[in-house]
Amino acid sequence: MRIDVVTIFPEYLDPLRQALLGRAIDRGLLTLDVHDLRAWTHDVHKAVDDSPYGGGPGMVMKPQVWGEALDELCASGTPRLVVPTPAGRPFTQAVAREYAAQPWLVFACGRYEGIDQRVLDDAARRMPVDEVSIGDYVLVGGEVAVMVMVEAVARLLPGVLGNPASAEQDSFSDGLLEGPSYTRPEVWRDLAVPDVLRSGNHGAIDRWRRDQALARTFHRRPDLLDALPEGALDKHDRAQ
Ligand SMILES: Nc1c(O)cccc1[N+](=O)[O-]
Repeated sequence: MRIDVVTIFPEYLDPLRQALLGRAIDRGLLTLDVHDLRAWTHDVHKAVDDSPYGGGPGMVMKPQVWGEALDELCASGTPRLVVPTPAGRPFTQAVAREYAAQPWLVFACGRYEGIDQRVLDDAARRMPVDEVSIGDYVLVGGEVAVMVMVEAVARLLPGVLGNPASAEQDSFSDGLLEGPSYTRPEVWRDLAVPDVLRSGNHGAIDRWRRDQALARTFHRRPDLLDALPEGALDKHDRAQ
């Protein structure tokens, strides 16, 4: 997978080159190129924004600069352009899986009040454009959202996780929240590990974990239960 990121703060994306993702990049499992949007400016101030038509607070990112950047970066093919924005569709594990199947993603990091809409409308003439949101809160720009999305996508790529089963068993993979986890010691500050987890009875362990996931999802994210496909809950699940 090829990933390009366009931003006015390239160094913001440096953490993506650390740890697991950094090793995956070093092993050639994905490529990550981060581009400074100001490289496509032509004025001494390297201006990337201007005041909004219709008035209002803040500034809007200029279409000319973005247009030149995307023309050059996307000249050799048809990537999916991903634009993090609070006005986007929710970024979920399902979307992460969708993106992990793409050969090439280009992320456009907006700042200020966002990117002139015509940039997205023009890009949509020649590539798929996706406006996505990582959550209903206000950030200063798209860079943090891109880091979230790149990590969620990259960990799904073959060979990135040491144990591929991890990706199948983590939260949301079966539509439910993950239940609690425990490790040694058996008792810590008078709190004991649930007996079933030390029983060696894997059927009972699997059942307990499923019940914990169902209970946690019911109490914290009942919306996820409503979104489960028909038949996802068996008779035992429904009896919980
Ligand atoms: N929420 C937000 C924002 O305020 C700015 C850029 C991107 C996002 N987002 O992806 O959720």
